[in-house]
Amino acid sequence: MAKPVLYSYWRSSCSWRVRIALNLKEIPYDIKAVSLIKGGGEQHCNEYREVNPMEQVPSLCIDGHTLVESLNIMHYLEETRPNQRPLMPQDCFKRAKVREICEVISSGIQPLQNLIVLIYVGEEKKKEWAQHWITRGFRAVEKLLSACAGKYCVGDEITLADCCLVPQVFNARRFHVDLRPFPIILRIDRELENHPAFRAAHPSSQPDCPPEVAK
Ligand SMILES: O=C(O)/C=C\C(=O)CC(=O)CC(=O)O
Repeated sequence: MAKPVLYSYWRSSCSWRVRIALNLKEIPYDIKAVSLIKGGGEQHCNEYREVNPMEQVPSLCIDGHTLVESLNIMHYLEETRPNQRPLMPQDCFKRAKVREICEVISSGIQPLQNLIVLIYVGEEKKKEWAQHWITRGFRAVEKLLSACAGKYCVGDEITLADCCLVPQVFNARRFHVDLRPFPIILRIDRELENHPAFRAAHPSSQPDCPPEVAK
């Protein structure tokens, strides 16, 4: 079977979620970089629209299939490779808590910082806009975590919720959100920042990261 190919953009938090999951599960993959900014965005070209009709990253070619939408991709990886470092708990209630945090971030927070949304909001208002929605969403995430977090988002094992949280914290910092009201979020982010799977997935470690940004 061909090596999986991830269509990814270095700074896209949704691509980053999938990179973390692939790394944690130790699934080797190649990256095809899709620049969201070059020439108005390579995600809008005809060739890529065939891969992903939403004209977004990520997309993953794996097991002879092409899949889109980051959470869907992560659940596919989990269902097809349940024993390679499980990223969902066994317990049904804990599974629901993982999905809850994933949903709040992936549906309730992140889409509001998508490039198409920020372009629509406009250069002048985009920082305030992003701060507003991330702060509102993080209030909910912090409250949910106060009931289910252990060392990580849900208990003491890394789950898909952590794959969603860390990139969203990066986005929050990018828009200069005041994170002091969110001590649990900050603690979990700190816990994971040096984890090898998270480090390797970081924007600054990506092949398409501009050299002036890469550390
Ligand atoms: O400014 C750019 O370089 C272009 C697009 C992105 O980074 C993507 C996002 O910020 C949305 C996201 O993934 O949360």
